[in-house]
Amino acid sequence: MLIHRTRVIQNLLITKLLKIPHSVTMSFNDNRRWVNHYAGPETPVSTICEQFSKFEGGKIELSKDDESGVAILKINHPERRNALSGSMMVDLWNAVNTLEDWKTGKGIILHSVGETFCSGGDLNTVRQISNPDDGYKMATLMHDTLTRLHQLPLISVALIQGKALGGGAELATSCDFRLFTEKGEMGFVQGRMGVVTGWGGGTRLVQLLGQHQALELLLTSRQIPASEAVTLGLANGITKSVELSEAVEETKQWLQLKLNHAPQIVHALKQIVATARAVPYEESLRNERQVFAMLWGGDANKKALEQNIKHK
Ligand SMILES: CCCC(=O)SCCNC(=O)CCNC(=O)[C@H](O)C(C)(C)COP(=O)(O)OP(=O)(O)OC[C@H]1O[C@@H](n2cnc3c(N)ncnc32)[C@H](O)[C@@H]1OP(=O)(O)O
Repeated sequence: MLIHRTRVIQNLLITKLLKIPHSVTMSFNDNRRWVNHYAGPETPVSTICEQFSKFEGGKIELSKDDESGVAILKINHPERRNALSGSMMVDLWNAVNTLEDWKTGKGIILHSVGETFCSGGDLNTVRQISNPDDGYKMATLMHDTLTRLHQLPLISVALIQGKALGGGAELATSCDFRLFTEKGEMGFVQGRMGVVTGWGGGTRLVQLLGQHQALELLLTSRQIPASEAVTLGLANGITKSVELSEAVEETKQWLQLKLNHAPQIVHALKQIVATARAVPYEESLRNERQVFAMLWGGDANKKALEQNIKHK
């Protein structure tokens, strides 16, 4: 009790002495290390959207093709090298809301225009929200959006046709797959900018590559070319085409090969994988048997049994 009280007083004094804003707490944690952590208010995402839609510039455009079941999410802000402004973060949040309701869809291609995939947060927006409270709001909005994009029952692929830097690299990790053109590069440059990953990319990078590779890429901020991205498992392939419209077509064909099953099977398989990467083992198994039971003996299953299919 006495130790706890001493620690609270110690923490208060340190916070005051170092003139740290009230929403940032410095404390001595149980591993006996000083840690800085945010302890400010939680803001509803809809309120953050209202605030962030005022930081204008560029667009994120969504188009859904019901015939193929593939939607295109296009990052369109070439004059700022496809950096995400506040209003584009809100566009993306709205696009994910729409995709969550797309029952007949199967896939998504995320790509951008011009020669850069995405140069991260729009520095014009960033300069206007450069304090812990607004930083926490941006991270809250982007965590909500990119987690839901990652967990959609649709199969997503990002086409990296140029540099994906900082938040741009984080955005790319929220897709199930990444295809690079020969000019594609990915760099977690946040450390060089005096920050860390703010859009959930640190967590997803550990899931994708394991802690050692993730730590190495985050610590060095080095830019990974296409060939190395494949070796590391960050990219799932390199397109033959470098030209953007041809690379988008190639990505569509690459994705279509994975979307031959009926939408409910694609959705169910994605749900199993998305759940497995997000929850503990036993919980994931429970989800898997629940998803399985819904399809077992269903119309598609009965039809397949009647056809006496041989998998030769
Ligand atoms: C949690 C998220 C945290 C983050 O995202 S941290 C990472 C922030 N991103 C950056 O620091 C990227 C900085 N930019 C660059 O390194 C280079 O501009 C980049 C992307 C390699 C492109 O190089 P180049 O093709 O040679 O083009 P350039 O440098 O002449 O830029 C053309 C115009 O675009 C602008 N621009 C580039 N990246 C931007 C950004 N992130 N936000 C706002 N504006 C950006 C750049 O200022 C320039 O504008 P202007 O034509 O001089 O008015």
